Amino acid sequence: MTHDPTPPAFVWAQPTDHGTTPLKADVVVIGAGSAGLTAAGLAASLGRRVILVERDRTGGECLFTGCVPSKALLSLAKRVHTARGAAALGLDVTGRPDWAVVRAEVRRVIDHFEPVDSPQAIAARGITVIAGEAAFVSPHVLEVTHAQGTRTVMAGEFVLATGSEVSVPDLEGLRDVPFLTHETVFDVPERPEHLIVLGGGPIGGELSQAMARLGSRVTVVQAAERLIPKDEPEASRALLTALRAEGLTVHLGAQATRVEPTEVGVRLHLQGGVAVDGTHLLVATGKRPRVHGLGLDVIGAAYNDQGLTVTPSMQSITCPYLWGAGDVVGGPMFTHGATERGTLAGLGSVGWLGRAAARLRAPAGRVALIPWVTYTDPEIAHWGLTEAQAVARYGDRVTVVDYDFLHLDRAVTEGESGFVKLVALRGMLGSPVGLRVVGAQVVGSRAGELIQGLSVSPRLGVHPLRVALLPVSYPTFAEATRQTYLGLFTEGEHFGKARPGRADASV
Ligand SMILES: Cc1cc2nc3c(=O)[nH]c(=O)nc-3n(C[C@H](O)[C@H](O)[C@H](O)COP(=O)(O)OP(=O)(O)OC[C@H]3O[C@@H](n4cnc5c(N)ncnc54)[C@H](O)[C@@H]3O)c2cc1C
Ligand SMILES: NC(=O)c1ccc[n+]([C@@H]2O[C@H](COP(=O)([O-])OP(=O)(O)OC[C@H]3O[C@@H](n4cnc5c(N)ncnc54)[C@H](O)[C@@H]3O)[C@@H](O)[C@H]2O)c1
Repeated sequence: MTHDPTPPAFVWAQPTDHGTTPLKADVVVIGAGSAGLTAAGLAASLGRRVILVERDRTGGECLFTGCVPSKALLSLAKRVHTARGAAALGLDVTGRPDWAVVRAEVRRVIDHFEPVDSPQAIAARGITVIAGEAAFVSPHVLEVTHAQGTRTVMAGEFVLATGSEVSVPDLEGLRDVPFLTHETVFDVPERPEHLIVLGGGPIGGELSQAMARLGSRVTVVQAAERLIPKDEPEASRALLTALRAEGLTVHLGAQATRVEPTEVGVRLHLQGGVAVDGTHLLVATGKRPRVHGLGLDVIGAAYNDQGLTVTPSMQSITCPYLWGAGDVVGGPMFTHGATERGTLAGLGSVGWLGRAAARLRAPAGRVALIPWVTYTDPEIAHWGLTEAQAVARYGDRVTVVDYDFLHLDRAVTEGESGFVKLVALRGMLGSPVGLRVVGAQVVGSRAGELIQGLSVSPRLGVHPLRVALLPVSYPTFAEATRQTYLGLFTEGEHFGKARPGRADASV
């Protein structure tokens, strides 16, 4: 999976022209990841002349170093884990998978998608693709720097979709040891014998479990008191239990103080005198928007450590011809959030009608209203407010339904455990009038599929009673949605049980 760092020709799929004439377009998009590709494709399909500038590979993080390789790795890891679990059926599966095969398989999955986002495919959509590093040099003017030269690019509107970069902690000694990030971990030539994972968020959670199942010894060092702390505490506990049961060592509330090289790898010192020796160190301590070195000050575009500052429809609050899309505007960083923001930015960049459409769409598309999924085993999915957040905001109006997969026939037949937690606001005088769902958490098999149905009612403004009364095929996991919603209205053996929201639900 080694990535050839040589960038492709200056202008792809164009008669190569290294002249000095500025290139002109209606819309210039900077960054060809999920957000930039969406914005560029939309603007081009609406008849605009679009230039897309990319300094590395078209396709972005999701394809090469994010969702795609991580989900491929997790899938391979699950296959290995399931095979080992067959001992209970009398089958004897031992050993570690061939690392070269694992890497090749991950590469095969990337290769499957790569042509869709290739420069040739983008050019076929009528977009001019330019290779190089873009930075604003004056209003409406970009300079694109490439090994073959520098080119000026001008346009009426610009979309900034430069993504995010790993937030490397200021840890003594870290710059002096080799360490992995999500940009390099999928390229490791040998299986890490003992991988130390610094950070217990979605990247740390997913990759630590995948690597352990694929034969590495793994130690997770998490600064927060729990794993994946943006999810409900019950979800964090379920993940912790699963990881420890699979033999991973997990340090919670652990402050790394120093790291040093050793003969075989690295030694990570933790506060309290504990030291962890590993062969490899993976830094997964968060990501921050990529806003520096882009000349944003030159064009007066406001930004801070949280990203480019934009309106809900993704227009820069201080530079009217600049639109932001994807991780660079901060907030939750997900591919579906990047494409949603890319849609808004693409619409906004095409003129007043597009701007009006973006404003109309913005509230429904707010990234805060989009569910997220952590693809560990158990799978963990979340939408909206946690119980503690809801109680802090709405007090004793909060009611919570807890539903256990023990009541879900399909889960029982498949030997799967899990649960749903639905956070809602009571209706007036305990009636269904005004009752609404404000959050949901699922842990267990198909959590990522279930969260979609569980969040449809509040996202589309459909009353929860309509979801509760909708017949669902038997026996499916989707029955969990109906049975949890029924718990809001009635008590039954197979329904979720409603209880008042708890202020201390954050622990
Ligand atoms: C390990 C991992 C797993 C993940 N799994 C999931 C998942 O399962 N589901 C999910 O929804 N999200 C997942 N994510 C998050 C997801 O990958 C990102 O939110 C998404 O890819 C962001 O898209 P983007 O277009 O904003 O940025 P990117 O895809 O990073 O695109 C930005 C592009 O801009 C280019 N660029 C930067 N600066 C310049 C410049 N000056 N000039 C020209 N080009 C420039 C970069 O080279 C890059 O190609 C995962 C992330 C990681 C790291
Ligand atoms: N399935 C998915 O959708 C998916 C998967 C992976 C990543 N992502 C996205 O990518 C982004 C980055 O993921 P992430 O997990 O790196 O970020 P994160 O910010 O969600 O988690 C980082 C974790 O590292 C911990 N941490 C921070 N500094 C530390 C230190 N010095 N020592 C030990 N622990 C420390 C924090 O407590 C935090 O829980 C996130 O926005 C995430 O949503 C999404």
